[in-house]
Amino acid sequence: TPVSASGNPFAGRQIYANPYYSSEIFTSAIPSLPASLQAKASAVANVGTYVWLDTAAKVPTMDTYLADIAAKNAAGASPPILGAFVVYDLPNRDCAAYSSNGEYLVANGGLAKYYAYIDSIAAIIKKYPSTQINLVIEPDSLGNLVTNLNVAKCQEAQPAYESGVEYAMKTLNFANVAMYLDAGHAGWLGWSANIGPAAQLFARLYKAAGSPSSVRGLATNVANYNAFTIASAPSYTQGNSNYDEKLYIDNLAPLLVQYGYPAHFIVDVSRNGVQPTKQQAWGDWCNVIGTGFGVKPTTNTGDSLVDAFVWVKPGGEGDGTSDSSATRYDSHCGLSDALQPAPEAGTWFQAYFQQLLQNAAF
Ligand SMILES: O=[N+]([O-])c1ccc(O[C@@H]2O[C@H](CO)[C@@H](O[C@@H]3O[C@H](CO)[C@@H](O[C@@H]4O[C@H](CO)[C@@H](O)[C@H](O)[C@H]4O)[C@H](O)[C@H]3O)[C@H](O)[C@H]2O)cc1
Ligand SMILES: [Mg+2]
Repeated sequence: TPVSASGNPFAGRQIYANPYYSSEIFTSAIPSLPASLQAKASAVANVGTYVWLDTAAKVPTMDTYLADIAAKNAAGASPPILGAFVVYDLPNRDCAAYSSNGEYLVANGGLAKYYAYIDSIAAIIKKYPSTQINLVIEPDSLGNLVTNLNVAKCQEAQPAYESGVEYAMKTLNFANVAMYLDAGHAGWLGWSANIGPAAQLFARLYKAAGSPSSVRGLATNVANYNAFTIASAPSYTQGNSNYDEKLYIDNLAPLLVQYGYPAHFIVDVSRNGVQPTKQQAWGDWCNVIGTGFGVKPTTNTGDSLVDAFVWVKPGGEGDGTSDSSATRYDSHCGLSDALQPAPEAGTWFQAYFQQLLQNAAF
């Protein structure tokens, strides 16, 4: 699986449009959409999005999808198809919030279970040596270690997040894999107080893992809404000179070079089609109102540091429940800039999908 001369693992390939997302659209969405949006919805079903492996029980689907990709490629798919997955099951997951708390807890043997989860992913990857597999590693995890060690669940999670991410980098290090660690977004790690410590953390863990060759870089804006470029700083970015993802990336890259981490990026543009957003505060992350699908995935990013614009968060899957009596209720999902009522994180949110369609950038 020759990776292009530039080393960009997206170049000369297309991202797998996984059947799970398209079935959500065809079974849940299209029947209850106005006719005027149905064609656009079926077009979205053909867009390659990341498959979130958010429970150990979902890992076998990776085998199913990779088998389908390998068959399509053997049948002459052009350009060849790559698989895109999110590794997302650390113990004390989403430690500073509630919406996406996962199945494993540090206090309940979670790190050992996480190692087994990573091993199960590696066993599947080994079956498909000629398929390109691009991974986003653990959204929000390292970001929380930079800014939220004051939160008890994050404090408790710190050694497990570090060991878990290190183990993932070492164990998923195959020639046909490209890993991008999650690096939050401009409004999180882009603040001057955070950007240096973030770069140092990425580099420290990368080196501790033995500088694995399949670690390609960082993913930014996962499940967030920032512009890649915007002409003038939106009001909610006040105080942060890195007011869009390009500024964040262009200012983070030299720090990564300084500390010794590969300075290549992908940016999640799945929900950044409307700028500026209607966020009341930049830290509002849950089901933000007024958003739209961003540009469709492409390697035509205009920035040599950025391998691709991608759709990591599948638009239409919620960020968190607005039911204040739910175990995983997070108050961010009850804010005035959060679309309500909203279902549990990761489940189909029809009204949100319709919002994204109506405001799409295409
Ligand atoms: O001007 N100043 O002087 C000054 C000083 C200090 C400042 O502090 C900064 O303020 C920022 C907010 O502006 C904070 O950023 C927010 O941090 C949250 C986590 O705590 C993130 O939430 C996650 O979002 C994920 C999806 O992205 C969800 O999947 C996940 O569940 C969810 O937990 C928000 O995105 C992110 O925007 C920074 O930490 C904080 O350091 C700021 C200014
Ligand atoms: Mg989230």
